[in-house]
Amino acid sequence: MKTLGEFIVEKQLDFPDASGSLSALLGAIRLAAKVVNREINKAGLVDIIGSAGGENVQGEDQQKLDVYANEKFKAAMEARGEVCGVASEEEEEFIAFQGTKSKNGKYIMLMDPLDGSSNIDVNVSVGTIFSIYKRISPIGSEVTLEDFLQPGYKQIAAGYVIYGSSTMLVYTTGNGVHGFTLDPSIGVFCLSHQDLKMPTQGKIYSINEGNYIKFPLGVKRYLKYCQEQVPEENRPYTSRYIGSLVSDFHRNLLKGGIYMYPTTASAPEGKLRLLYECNPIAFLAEQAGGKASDGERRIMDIEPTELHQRSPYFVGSTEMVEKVEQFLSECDRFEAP
Ligand SMILES: O=P(O)(O)OC[C@H]1O[C@](O)(COP(=O)(O)O)[C@@H](O)[C@@H]1O
Ligand SMILES: [Mg+2]
Ligand SMILES: [Mg+2]
Repeated sequence: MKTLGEFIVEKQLDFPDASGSLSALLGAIRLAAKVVNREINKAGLVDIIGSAGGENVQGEDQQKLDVYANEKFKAAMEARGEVCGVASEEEEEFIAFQGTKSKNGKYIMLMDPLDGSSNIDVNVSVGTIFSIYKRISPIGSEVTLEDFLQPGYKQIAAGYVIYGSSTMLVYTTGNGVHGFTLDPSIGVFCLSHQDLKMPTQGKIYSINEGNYIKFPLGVKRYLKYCQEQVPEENRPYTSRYIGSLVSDFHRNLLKGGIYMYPTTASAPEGKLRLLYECNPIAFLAEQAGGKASDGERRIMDIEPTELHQRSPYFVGSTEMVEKVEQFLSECDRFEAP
């Protein structure tokens, strides 16, 4: 059995001139994940459920666990000193760490500290998503917004923690996707899913069909296609929607499938945030042989302009994402379904 710590060090050897700072950063994420996991596991017994009483920059009601996870991951990053700044779903502006070691940190991190907030109170699996870049600004200088507005293909590392029936940490540094399961009896993440590959075709689709009326025409046609009786093509597909991006993506990564959050009436730009939801999950998807787009463009090629910008999102098995892109490109969104 190999632990995450051992795996990180082993993989560092692949880079002869590595300084060890990325390994240390991943170690800090591992620690914060355990601390947040401990709190989630006893949610309902301690005062960690429900609203924190404030709103985040997205206008969403901040949950106590959103705030708790945000504080724990921020603190772990600042303490380790490899990261010079953090941007988070729960913070309007990016945070530039002021400590001497942090100021000389090579990396920046973007995060969704608690993904699937609507599921916290009902004991359904939630997650944490992280994305790591090399800073653009000179080492030792002030961190800038440009450090955070980098296109997804420049990510150095990305991953998520899923707090579910078991707790897992899944990440990539551009050399495949690897999954580690937390063994609660020893408090250690152990390698359980090495080199994950997403099936190129699956039979699961994940979308909030409650928004159907306002979906783009191409998406409506794709849903019809998914539900048609064509046994020789494994259709109809099965609908599964947990309502936590991390959990829906994780299932589709293992079994094959597609997650979609298109534009809707209440989300004309899409709902998911490009920098700390779409890009990190896209990096994982592509590293596992899958695909991620906004319906037309490769998500990781999009040049970001704002910290909290949103995007329509289609991610999963390559053939399924290409199919919905095809329907979207064929349709004038105002044509009848
Ligand atoms: O309730 P909806 O509109 O279907 O949205 C669910 C989606 O929104 C999210 O909860 C957004 O993430 P946060 O919970 O981090 O804000 C995704 O995890 C999920 O896939
Ligand atoms: Mg989220
Ligand atoms: Mg969140």
